[in-house]
Amino acid sequence: MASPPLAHDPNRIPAPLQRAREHSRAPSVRSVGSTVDRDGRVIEEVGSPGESVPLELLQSIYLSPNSPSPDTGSFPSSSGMTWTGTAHQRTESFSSDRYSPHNVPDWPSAVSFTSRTTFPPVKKLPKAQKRRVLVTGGAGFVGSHLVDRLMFLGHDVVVLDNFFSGSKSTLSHWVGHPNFELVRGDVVEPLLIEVDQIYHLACPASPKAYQINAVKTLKTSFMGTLNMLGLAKRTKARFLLSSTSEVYGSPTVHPQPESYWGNVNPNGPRSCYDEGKRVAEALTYGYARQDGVDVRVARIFNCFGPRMSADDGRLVSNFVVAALKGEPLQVYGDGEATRSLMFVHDLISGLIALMESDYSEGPVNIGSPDEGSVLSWASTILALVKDLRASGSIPPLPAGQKESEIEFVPAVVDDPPRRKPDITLAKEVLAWEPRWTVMAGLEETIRYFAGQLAEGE
Ligand SMILES: O=c1ccn([C@@H]2O[C@H](COP(=O)(O)OP(=O)(O)O[C@H]3OC[C@@H](O)[C@H](O)[C@H]3O)[C@@H](O)[C@H]2O)c(=O)[nH]1
Repeated sequence: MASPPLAHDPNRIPAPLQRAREHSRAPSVRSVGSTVDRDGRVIEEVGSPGESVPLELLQSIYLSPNSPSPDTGSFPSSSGMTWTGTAHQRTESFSSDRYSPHNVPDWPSAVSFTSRTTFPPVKKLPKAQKRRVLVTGGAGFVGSHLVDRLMFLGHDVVVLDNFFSGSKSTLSHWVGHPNFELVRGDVVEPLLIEVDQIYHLACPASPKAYQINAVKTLKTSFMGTLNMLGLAKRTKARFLLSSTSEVYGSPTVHPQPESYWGNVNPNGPRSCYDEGKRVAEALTYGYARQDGVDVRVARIFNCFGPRMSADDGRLVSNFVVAALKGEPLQVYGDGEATRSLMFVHDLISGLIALMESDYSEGPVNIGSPDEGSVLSWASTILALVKDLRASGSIPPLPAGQKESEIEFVPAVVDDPPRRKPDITLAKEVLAWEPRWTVMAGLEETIRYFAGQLAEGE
């Protein structure tokens, strides 16, 4: 009798990888600067027309976070947009050599930081088009990418973050820029500022993080949303809530349209997040109906990309980091649960499109239809990391270290067995759909984490 597999064969090319390879066969997604989209077109810009930003600019920040281009000492500029170039600069008053770790022999693991002397170029907007935008949770994984995009587009951005799951290093490249302000604070306290738009993202999103302090997660979802809606009401700002596919719980309808009311356990370990976001949605539409607040609600499905923290706990970061370190990829349960993975640049384009759209009637799913089992994603990531190593795009495994294997560990409680968004509404009302293949997004993410690990992060 065949026993259940304990380790998955990493040499077998899994179906999603096969499909993605067939899809974007021609130019290799591995050659830097030639990332191709689902239609085989090279991705040079991200975002909708009029709101787009060169990919190279975004990459210059997250793929080499502490320095401008090593060749030129400056940031890439774009031919298609009016950038202020190096208009905003600050200078260093000391040489970083003085602080080189070599000069402190007693501190073998010392690290010296160099602050930027040049800010990334941002678009110059006429005053009438320049918005004052508040991003709560702007130092988090998704928030920081949204801030980058809004900054590049030329807006004034205020970030409110308590750094529970966010990190100052995700935004250090903007600190000191005249269009940017970073406020350490918690959304559970009221904030008195003047703004035109509020992207309300603040809340830990990884199951590992949001379960650490369930009551705090609920408080953040309820009181944080209440406070930010109060701010929107007072300032007449447009308000966007980042909700989640978790409002559908363990869905009995597949794929999930916005009209599905969900199947959530109200008192399980995930309920602090699921019910927190459900009450946040209820509050949002309460303020819209009662007080005329102009609201948008995005239901975000599984998203991944650079700047997830290595210990974030979610599928992609866990599997990528394990594969890079040669450690086992731990699959919870039998690995048959499905998830549909969306790359972060697509999410940001969707959030901005929703904020700018006239559609305020109800929530909009922002997610990718690329559904695969957890086990198949683990195999895909393992195979891709191997491929990238073989091509020299990322460092090889240290000599003598074995490739990772897949390991099955006990299932987690209330893990939704399947998830896939119905994105008909987003296509109709936002003209939005994901552009990135999962493979291209995974490659970008693997390159990011390989860089982080090489820097000892
Ligand atoms: O190391 C891991 C991590 C995750 N998994 C599995 O992979 C699947 C995805 O897990 P994740 O932790 O990435 O995310 P989940 O889908 O459970 O929750 C997510 O849903 C949508 C978003 O709003 C949030 O980002 C998050 O709550 C689950 O079935 C999980 O059990 C593993 O098998 N191993």
